[in-house]
Amino acid sequence: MTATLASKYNNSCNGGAPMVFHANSHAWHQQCRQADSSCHVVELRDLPRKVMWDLPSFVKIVEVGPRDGLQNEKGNVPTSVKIQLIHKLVAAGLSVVEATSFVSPKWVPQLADAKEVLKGIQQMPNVRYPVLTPNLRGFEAAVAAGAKEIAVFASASESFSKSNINCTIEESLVRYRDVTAAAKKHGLLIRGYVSCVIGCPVEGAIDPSKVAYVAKELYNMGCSEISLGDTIGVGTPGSVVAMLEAVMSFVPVDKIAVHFHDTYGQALANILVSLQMGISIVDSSVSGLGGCPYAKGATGNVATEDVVYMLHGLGIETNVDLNKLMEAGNYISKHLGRPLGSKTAAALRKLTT
Ligand SMILES: CC(C)(COP(=O)([O-])OP(=O)([O-])OC[C@H]1O[C@@H](n2cnc3c(N)ncnc32)[C@H](O)[C@@H]1OP(=O)([O-])[O-])[C@@H](O)C(=O)NCCC(=O)NCCSC(=O)C[C@@](C)(O)CC(=O)[O-]
Repeated sequence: MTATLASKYNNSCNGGAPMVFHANSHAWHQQCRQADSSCHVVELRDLPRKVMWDLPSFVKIVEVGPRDGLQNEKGNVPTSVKIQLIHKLVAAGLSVVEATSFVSPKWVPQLADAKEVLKGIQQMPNVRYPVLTPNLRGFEAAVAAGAKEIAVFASASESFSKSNINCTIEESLVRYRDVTAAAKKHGLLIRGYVSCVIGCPVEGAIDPSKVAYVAKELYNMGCSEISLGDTIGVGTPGSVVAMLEAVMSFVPVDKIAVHFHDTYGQALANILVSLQMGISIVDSSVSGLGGCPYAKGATGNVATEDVVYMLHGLGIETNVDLNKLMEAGNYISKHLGRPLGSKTAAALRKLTT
């Protein structure tokens, strides 16, 4: 990406000035540190509180590798491998594992075995296995295969909406009102995604107000969790704070999840700043699998192993066993014939071999 294009995303809304957090007012302000000398005066004894202010004690990880990861694979991944992967992820302690998508096999042939995957997994109590459903047809197929939770996926970018689900944002919202109404009738949980929350491969930077609008619509139609996807991974903590602030005006913070792709190596920093803003649900993908077939340049999601390593380092509980998680990452990486996509897993492997 050229410097010009990079600066298009690294916006920002505040003329490049850093976001400054005022612990006392619990509010985020965009202002220039140079202009406010009080911001320089940070008592050393206050530093831990200021830096780690109000981090959650528990973070729920939503593992999206079997869906977001495997939807992007060129080679065919056998159904049995997908099922084994899901079982291993659950055995590692993950309580939400997105299993597959009931989308058109013409659009995403990698997940054409959605029914077999969902029927093939041994669903454990207290574990959620959401599946993506782009329309009523997908919803009905998902329910018939035993889905108890579905996810609808809209976009904050018109161009991406067109290329990903072949309709405008408004058309998608109309469609999702039908899907969510049907899901509520069946007593299913509903997750709502908003893609391109920071930038779009075609349109460049996306205004936070557009993200907030789509998030609000999905929330109002009954999505119990709104996952905000930085689909092409261009966000930095600066742009993420502005986007979250806009969404938090309409969606309660405990209903918001963050979903970062790590294209620019910013995902962990973006997660940390999200936690500082009160978010406690994080999507990630084992071994950093992922990308979107309809978002040019999008690379993998942030690796679950790296997220868990960071969270445990911060003293935050996840209920995830890092060793077992790395076994799952090793399993799928071996199957795909590629190196481990998690820095944590690669580093720990070096130490033990
Ligand atoms: C939405 C459609 C279906 C519209 O696709 P379309 O071509 O506009 O719809 P259509 O109604 O004309 O259907 C085309 C064909 O697909 C069939 N069809 C139609 N619906 C289904 C269905 N549910 N299941 C199975 N088959 C279906 C339908 O029957 C027909 O078959 P034909 O008559 O030609 O043989 C299509 O665009 C689609 O499936 N898109 C999904 C693309 C996708 O999965 N992208 C990746 C998702 S990742 C993402 O969005 C980002 C996220 C969530 O990860 C977060 C982030 O990182 O930002």
